[in-house]
Amino acid sequence: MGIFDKLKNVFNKNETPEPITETQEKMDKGLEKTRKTFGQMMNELMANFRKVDEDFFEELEETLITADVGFETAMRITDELRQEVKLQNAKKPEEVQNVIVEKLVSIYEENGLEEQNEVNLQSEGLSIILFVGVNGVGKTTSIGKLANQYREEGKKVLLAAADTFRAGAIDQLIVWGDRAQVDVVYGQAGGDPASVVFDAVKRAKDEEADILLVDTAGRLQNKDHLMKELEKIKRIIQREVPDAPHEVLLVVDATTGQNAMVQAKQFKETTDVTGLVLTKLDGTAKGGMVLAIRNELNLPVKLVGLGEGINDLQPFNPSEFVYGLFKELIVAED
Ligand SMILES: Nc1nc2c(ncn2[C@@H]2O[C@H](COP(=O)(O)OP(=O)(O)OP(=O)(O)O)[C@@H](O)[C@H]2O)c(=O)[nH]1
Repeated sequence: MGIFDKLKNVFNKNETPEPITETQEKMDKGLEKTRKTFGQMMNELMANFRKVDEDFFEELEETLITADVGFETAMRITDELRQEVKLQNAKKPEEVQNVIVEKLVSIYEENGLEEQNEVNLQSEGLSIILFVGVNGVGKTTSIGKLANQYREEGKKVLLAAADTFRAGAIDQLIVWGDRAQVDVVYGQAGGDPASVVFDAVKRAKDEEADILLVDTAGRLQNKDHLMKELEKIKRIIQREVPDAPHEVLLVVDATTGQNAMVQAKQFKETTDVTGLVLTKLDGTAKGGMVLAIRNELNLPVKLVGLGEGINDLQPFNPSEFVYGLFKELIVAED
């Protein structure tokens, strides 16, 4: 069953809705700002038009762009919708509403991205995850939250403070290590990040840790330097664990909207990013950008930050996301 069918079931008055899980509730709450803005824009659009004509489609395209779904995505949705509306012979905006949601949702099911949502952990042996991203996006916080989750699941977790560029970054990771009750391997500020990673991998192997989370410095101003530093870190890791790193997660701040897109594009060119952590989704109305990331960068969002608390990092689940985003837009069918 596709996501849209599942959603339709939830909204169909004749069916008993499935109970909402705790994670769903969090996603739902975290998306409140986006939903309000997006829903309001859509409602205004629907109210302003009596019939579905070219003006309607142009206005819809603009509404989608304003909702940060990205230019290409907005164009594509509108084009596909024109065809679909013709096929279904829908004439009134209310009839088109569900078709719009259906189109938006179908983007998630493309390219098999839905299957890649989970963080890739080894079933046996050490899993190594590299975190990249510019300062201030919530990298350290996300590492701390994730470490806590894995520790609570009974895994042995170790952190590596390989962002040696700023002394503050090391201290901050140590604070999060304390909070999450996991050990942190660190060196001197200004020291060689690769040597911290070397020590951390060695210790993780010696202590038979399950997961090593590596915080790296993200200085996009100097792409060449960044690329070399990350390559060196990877080489060190692969000498000890040949199939690692198992993930390279790029952390971006959702509140920065299109700027986060630009960062994601640049990092994708610089290193083999395998997935995204989208932070501060709770603090923005720009949640629509998840669609832009998926459609335009072809990168799976693996984790989303929905608040500052230690339990506010969640796996990204497309149907929960869509439920949270569009629940007020979906018209229940009798
Ligand atoms: N509301 C909200 N705030 C968040 C979230 N994730 C992180 N933050 C806040 O964002 C701020 C920056 O987070 P940091 O973890 O310090 O950012 P960073 O990328 O590690 O920054 P550097 O250590 O400078 O590289 C902190 O105040 C966090 O509490 C989130 O999902 N929601």
